[in-house]
Amino acid sequence: MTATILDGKAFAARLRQRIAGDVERLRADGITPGLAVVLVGEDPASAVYVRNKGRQTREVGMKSVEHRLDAGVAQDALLTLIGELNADASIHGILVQLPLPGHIDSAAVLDAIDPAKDVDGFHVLNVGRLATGQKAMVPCTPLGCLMMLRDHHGSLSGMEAVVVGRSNIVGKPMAQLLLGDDCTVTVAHSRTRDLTGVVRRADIVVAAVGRPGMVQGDWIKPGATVIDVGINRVDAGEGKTRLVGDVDFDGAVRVAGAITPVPGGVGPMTIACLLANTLTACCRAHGLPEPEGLTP
Ligand SMILES: Nc1nc2c(c(=O)[nH]1)N[C@@H](CN(C=O)c1ccc(C(=O)N[C@@H](CCC(=O)O)C(=O)O)cc1)CN2
Repeated sequence: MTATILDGKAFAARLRQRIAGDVERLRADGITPGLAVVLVGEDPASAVYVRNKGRQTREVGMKSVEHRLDAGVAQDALLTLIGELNADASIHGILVQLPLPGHIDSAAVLDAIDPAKDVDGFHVLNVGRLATGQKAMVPCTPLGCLMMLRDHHGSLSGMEAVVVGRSNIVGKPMAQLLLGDDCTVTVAHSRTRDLTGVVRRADIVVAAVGRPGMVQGDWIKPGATVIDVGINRVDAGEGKTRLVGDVDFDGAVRVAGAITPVPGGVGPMTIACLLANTLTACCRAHGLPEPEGLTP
């Protein structure tokens, strides 16, 4: 068996096109959704993500604002900037790129963002709302995974899902979203006993541990759907590097029913869902109907 490849790049392109149509209609009514992205420091990967976020925001017709702060910036200065963005009516979404330098209390910064503008869904109020099944801003990567799973399967009801990884950004919100779609959900992690056996019983495996190739092909139940959230840069020899996921793709593709590649799987959906959340936040701010299909 060779798995169906779930093409996140193409899915994200379609989603951006649809968002661009919605933005065009809003702009005709005098409303331009605005997204502010804050980057602290010079982490090269973060700089690329922020650049791509700005470009894609402009491409769908939204207003894009970027704030680049020195790695040594004082936490108070960052909080002041967030306060200004909270008060700016032309900004509907605020995102602080992670990770932040060690001297900054990330939770304090994320919780300073107006929950209505928290397009990352990391504010504790949005975390609580998602966990209790209320209307929330939902973290972009898990939202993208859910969209791809629903697109492939239709209903996820009754499926056995295993999320490997318990981060606040992916693992925990992913588990909440799958629960919301009536899956039976297990959150596994590096200390899980018999991890192989736990993964083997899953109809849906979401791997988000940040360890290259950790989930082996023979851990996968034949026909299962595998969503690989890992983005690991590894040595490819001759001074080059390449991106690999948390799943051993070559092994898993022979067993799974469907699988996301790395690159070109979940990654592109992260930024597309950021744009989706910004559009949703803008509509909510203006008391307009929610755009369909962009929230769980
Ligand atoms: N505030 C946030 N910080 C971070 C988030 C986040 O959602 N919010 N997620 C990640 C990084 N990230 C977005 O910020 C992100 C990661 C990967 C991709 C992506 O498109 N990946 C491509 C490959 C890109 C490459 O060649 O390097 C792919 O998988 O095909 C987009 C966004 C951590 N920080």
